[in-house]
Amino acid sequence: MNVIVVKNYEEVCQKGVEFFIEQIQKKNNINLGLATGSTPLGLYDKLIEWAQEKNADLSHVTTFNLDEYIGLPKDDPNSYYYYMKEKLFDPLNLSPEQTFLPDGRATDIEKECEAYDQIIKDKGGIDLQLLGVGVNGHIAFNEPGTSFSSNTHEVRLAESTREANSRFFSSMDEVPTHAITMGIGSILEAKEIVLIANGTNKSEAIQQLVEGPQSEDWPITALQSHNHVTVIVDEEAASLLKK
Ligand SMILES: O=P(O)(O)OC[C@H]1O[C@](O)(CO)[C@@H](O)[C@@H]1O
Repeated sequence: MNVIVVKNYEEVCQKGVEFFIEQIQKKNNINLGLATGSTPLGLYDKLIEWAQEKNADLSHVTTFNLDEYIGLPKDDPNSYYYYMKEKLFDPLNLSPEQTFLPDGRATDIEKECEAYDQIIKDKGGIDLQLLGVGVNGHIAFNEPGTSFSSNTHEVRLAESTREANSRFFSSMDEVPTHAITMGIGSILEAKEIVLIANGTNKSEAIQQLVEGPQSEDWPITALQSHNHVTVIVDEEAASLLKK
């Protein structure tokens, strides 16, 4: 595992975006795995800045998101579809044919999960996966206790995750209780993974990832089994690491 410690959030995003730009430029076809939450926003802004400045052709890029709330319509400002469209897909002019998210309004959720894994496989798998991490070590919506071999599946969100994400909703009652998430097994199939984190509230998760034992109590530690992971953190998120 390659651990890069930088000064602050700005540098986390700068370092992170360099991985994406390099791969986008290098490959004829590239499948990117994308994340939501607050952490990726700075990286997305830098990617947009680069694409607009260079007038980059992104017709060879396909994206797959990690997760989506169950029950929110696509036009709900809190759906991850809406977030991605507003924050990245529209500014990059990526078409609906290039961008995939699980459908949280599917009538048969189990079938939707299977279909999502299948489409990723059919398109050749994820080349570069972006990850953030929850305070409790969750990756995507894989909460503590999730099997490291899990495929895309429905989850009941931990109350701590609902609370953390309630900042985006007008009340706690509005925060969905369930979501579809790519499983840890599906995430580990990505050829390369870049995880970004900043702030002291992520320091324990980062410590578990870098120095802890592998345990389902900390989903992030599943990444220890992957041989092409880069962790980019600011000084605060790295503050519990041995010097
Ligand atoms: O980047 P944030 O907002 O701290 O979120 C951290 C994690 O929480 C989630 O948004 C899910 O709650 C993940 O997708 C993300 O990696």
